[in-house]
Amino acid sequence: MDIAAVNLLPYEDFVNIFGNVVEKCPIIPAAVWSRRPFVSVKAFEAAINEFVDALPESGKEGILRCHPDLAGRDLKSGTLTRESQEEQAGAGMDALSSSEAARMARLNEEYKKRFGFPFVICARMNDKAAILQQLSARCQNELAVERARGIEEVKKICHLRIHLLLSDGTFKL
Ligand SMILES: NC(=O)N[C@H]1NC(=O)NC1=O
Repeated sequence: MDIAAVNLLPYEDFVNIFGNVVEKCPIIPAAVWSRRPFVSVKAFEAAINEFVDALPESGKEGILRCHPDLAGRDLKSGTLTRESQEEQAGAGMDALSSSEAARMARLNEEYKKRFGFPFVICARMNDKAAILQQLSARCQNELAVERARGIEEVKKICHLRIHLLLSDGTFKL
């Protein structure tokens, strides 16, 4: 599917297809639908990023709170979204040793207690070692730095999800 086909989608289809490009936040594609026509995929992504950037800090934290923990409860119970399941498995989150799993769980809890939202990182751009290293290092940041950092990661995840949706032929029109 190319951007011309995207621009022709009625909003119901648009939200069905792109509803999870930002994890569990279908309101974002639902809102940017009214910004069509997009001149390019890049412009589509820019519209999403502008919507996110215009949110108050509480809204940005809300987006972060819609993300499941890495190697957390949802992964164990099989209740991750399809996208998140693939991303987490790709980074080896479903195959941690027991000591790695314990470290991840401890650091995730420490992070959430400090900031009030979960640690978010683009799993497709990192491996297990890098994720653990980042989680440990980012626990030391200030709240405002970490909120911005988490949102930058959300944008990377969104970028890859959009490109996957447009390239994998699932939504040929
Ligand atoms: N917490 C967190 O980073 N979650 C995620 N990251 C990612 O790439 N997919 C996710 O579900």
